[in-house]
Amino acid sequence: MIEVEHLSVGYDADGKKQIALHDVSLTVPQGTVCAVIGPSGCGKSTLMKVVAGLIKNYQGTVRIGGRPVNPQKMKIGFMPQNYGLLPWKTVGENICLGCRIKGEKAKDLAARTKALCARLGIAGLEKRYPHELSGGQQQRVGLARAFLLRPDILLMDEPFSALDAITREEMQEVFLSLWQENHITTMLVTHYVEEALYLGQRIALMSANPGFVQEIIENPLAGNAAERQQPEFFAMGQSLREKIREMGGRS
Ligand SMILES: Nc1ncnc2c1ncn2[C@@H]1O[C@H](COP(=O)(O)OP(=O)(O)OP(=O)(O)O)[C@@H](O)[C@H]1O
Repeated sequence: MIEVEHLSVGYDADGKKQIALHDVSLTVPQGTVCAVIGPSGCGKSTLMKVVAGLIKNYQGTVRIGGRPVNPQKMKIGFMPQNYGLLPWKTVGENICLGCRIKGEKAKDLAARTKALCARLGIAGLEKRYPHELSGGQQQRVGLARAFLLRPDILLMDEPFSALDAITREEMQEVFLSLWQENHITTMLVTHYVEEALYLGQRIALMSANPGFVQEIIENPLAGNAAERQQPEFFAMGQSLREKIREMGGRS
């Protein structure tokens, strides 16, 4: 479970303090996906970086499984906006990176890596470097790395945003099928309303300037492909879009 209570974060910019998040409270129950959606600049990435333990200077409380965030002791799978692949490491090395940092041996990871690559459609690319892959393939490598780690929590910052609509839907399916095996507690930032509705059992709607959680929406439609074509899904999407527009954002 991820618990964020009264979180405020400011940046020093242009010689003054700029507040990025103000009094944000949000809980992601164990084994669920929470989609975070809101206008550009409302602090979604900042929130992810705090939960990932990358930003330490904040006010409020952030806990993972009831304990303060500690990336050294916890397994935190983080897929940042640019997928976080190291350009000087091969695909295979990138996939194993998180596990290797946690002390797992390369030979113990081989079979699982191979199975994940096959599952994600990137088998045979293990010896290439990230710049030799398409954007979609890089995202698959990022997903493989995140799931190989078997993390305590998974944080994904706009994981499918650079993809065309068809590939994005394919990747959402791949993510869901992997997620359904492990039910990793996941926080997923997106600016696609349909993605939030399809993947998030809970949707946190954020508003900007400074960012705070405007509304938490429980979403019974998540994870069910058949629901995607139902009038209820469209109606909920329409309502979410309306709310985001009212806050001055685009969706
Ligand atoms: N390192 C930084 N220094 C100063 N200000 C920053 C820094 N990082 C982010 N900000 C500011 O904090 C606010 C929140 O940024 P953040 O990237 O968290 O928003 P976001 O919701 O993820 O945006 P987007 O949807 O465009 O990716 C913005 O006003 C941004 O300009």
